[in-house]
Amino acid sequence: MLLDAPVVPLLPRPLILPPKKSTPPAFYIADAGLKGAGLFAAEDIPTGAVILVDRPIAVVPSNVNAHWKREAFDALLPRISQISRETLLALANCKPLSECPVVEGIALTNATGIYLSAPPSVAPQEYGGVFPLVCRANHSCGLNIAVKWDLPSFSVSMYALRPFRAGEEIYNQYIDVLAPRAERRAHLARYGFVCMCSHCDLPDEEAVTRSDAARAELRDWHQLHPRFLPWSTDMCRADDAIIVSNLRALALIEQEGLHGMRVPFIEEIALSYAVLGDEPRFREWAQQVVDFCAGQDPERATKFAGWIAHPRSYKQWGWRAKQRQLLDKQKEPADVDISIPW
Ligand SMILES: C[S@@+](CC[C@H](N)C(=O)[O-])C[C@H]1O[C@@H](n2cnc3c(N)ncnc32)[C@H](O)[C@@H]1O
Repeated sequence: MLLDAPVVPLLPRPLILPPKKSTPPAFYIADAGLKGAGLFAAEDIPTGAVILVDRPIAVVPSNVNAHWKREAFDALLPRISQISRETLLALANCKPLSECPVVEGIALTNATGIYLSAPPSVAPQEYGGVFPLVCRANHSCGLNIAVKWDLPSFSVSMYALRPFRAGEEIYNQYIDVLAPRAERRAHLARYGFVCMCSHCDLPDEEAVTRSDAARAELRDWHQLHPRFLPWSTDMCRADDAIIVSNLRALALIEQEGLHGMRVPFIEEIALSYAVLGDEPRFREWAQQVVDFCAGQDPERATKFAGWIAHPRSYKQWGWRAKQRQLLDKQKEPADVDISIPW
């Protein structure tokens, strides 16, 4: 490990716990054409499933000066086992030797952000983990997996954000995928490639403008669209304001392949139906939250599963339906409709 020396004694002990197992292996590594090697689904994988669990071969501190880093990289190879050395050296390197030595190039090509905290006094610090399996996933500007770091087991878990068919390539996300295509491409130049994923390789400028606009709208969503909490107690808003708005978000997410962004929108639709007291639709949408979060966010999945079992235990269950009935009873014939349609 290339851990900064002062941090090591502060790390919690015992640090290394057995990683969680994913059985049977749901992936394989194979040739991905011009992208080099890639990660592929070995079987059909459902949304929310753990695809793999991986431990770093090396951990690279960020924010150290280049001189220190180079010395540390030079010292790494003789200090790791032969199998780790072979695995590390087999990883991709997008940096020419004229720019930096091999191990540093491999770390710069592959390192993924992880957090190490050294209690009691040191706040979590960002490091780069070089992972033998996760690092084989190529980049796509669509989001079809999530990677979650777990410090106690010193491992990352990779989750499916949408169903995979056997043989389909599994992609990671190296950069902010809500940025416009030109910005994303400039960013990815640091990995030495022009992104030709299906979300970048578009037929014409019109398609690029449409995609950029969709991503910009998703990025600024909460400045542009109604929010769930104020809506839930504001009877001047249309009853379906959040549902209509979030269905639009889900359509944009589908269009751009940004599956990882779905949960908060699905969750708000489910809760909107709860506030409206619509039990069948609440169950349908809440079940989607449960399916999506079972692996990567079990707490949220359990909370929604509880509400599916007992919908009325949701504290605002049917609040708007009751208010609407009261308002209807008091309603005088009105000349104008004062509800705001957004
Ligand atoms: C972290 S590695 C990914 C695995 C790598 N393909 C391998 O053979 O081990 C990053 C490198 O993969 C290639 N790569 C990843 N995503 C790509 C994409 N969308 N288009 C082209 N090349 C890509 C680039 O060479 C990049 O520097």
